[in-house]
Amino acid sequence: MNIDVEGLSWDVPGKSIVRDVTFHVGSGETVGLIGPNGSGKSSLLRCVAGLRTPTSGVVRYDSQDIRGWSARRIAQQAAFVEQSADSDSDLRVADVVALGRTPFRSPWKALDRTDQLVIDAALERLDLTELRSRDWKTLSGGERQRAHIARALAQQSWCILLDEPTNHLDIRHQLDLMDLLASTDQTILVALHDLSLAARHCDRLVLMSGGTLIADGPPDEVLTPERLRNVFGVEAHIATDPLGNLTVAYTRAGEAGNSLPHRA
Ligand SMILES: Nc1ncnc2c1ncn2[C@@H]1O[C@H](COP(=O)(O)OP(=O)(O)OP(=O)(O)O)[C@@H](O)[C@H]1O
Repeated sequence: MNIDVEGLSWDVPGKSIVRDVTFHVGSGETVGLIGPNGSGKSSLLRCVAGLRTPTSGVVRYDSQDIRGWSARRIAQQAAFVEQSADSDSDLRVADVVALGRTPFRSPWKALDRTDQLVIDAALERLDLTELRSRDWKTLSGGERQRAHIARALAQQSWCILLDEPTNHLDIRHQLDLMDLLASTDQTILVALHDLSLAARHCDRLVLMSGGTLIADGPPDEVLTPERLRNVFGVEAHIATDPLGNLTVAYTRAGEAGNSLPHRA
């Protein structure tokens, strides 16, 4: 499924949060949304997920304007993994993942064999099979985050929108998730803070700052020291590691050479 965002703006009273943003996500592409805190990534993702109505501009799924679509119709096309993994419920892990099947079922119908197979596969992909019967309340932050991602996989939508899905994950689960997103033929739009992870696993990056789109292109074109200085206020050291992956290390602007760089 293609996603087109055209001239999208979203305002709250007295403040413009997202301003005139236009970009395209091609079918099967993995596009990373990057930018500083407060640059508008979550707000933009929520508009793309149909959870916010843009003040102006349009979101299209496969050339169709989604304005006015029901939540169910949107959910059949796009799954959304929100930023916070905190939610309280009396459900078990498998029940939470089963919620991903909701857009395809009548509410009164029991899960059928296909639903069960899809749920089992999603649990397996997110390394959660052993936790399937655990009470949701007993899970760690990273386990909850993986369960939310498994729910999105179980939704079997054409597209998955994810808001900082790695923020609670340990480094191996971060790599597993990014490999999964990069390898699926679903269309992926994912907000990330880890620039090396974004560079390594995304086909393209969309860089936001102050609610506007600053750059859109392949990681090695978007991630330039000058842009990262202007947008994040850091001195970036961009290199290729022995495995051929782009890595971004950084120091605060003005400190280059004074201390060891931090890995992004
Ligand atoms: N409903 C709202 N009312 C007022 N301001 C809002 C509202 N929603 C978002 N904002 C503001 O809009 C700006 C962009 O927020 P948003 O959550 O989209 O940023 P972000 O790029 O996702 O940030 P982060 O990296 O911290 O998650 C922030 O300054 C935020 O405080």
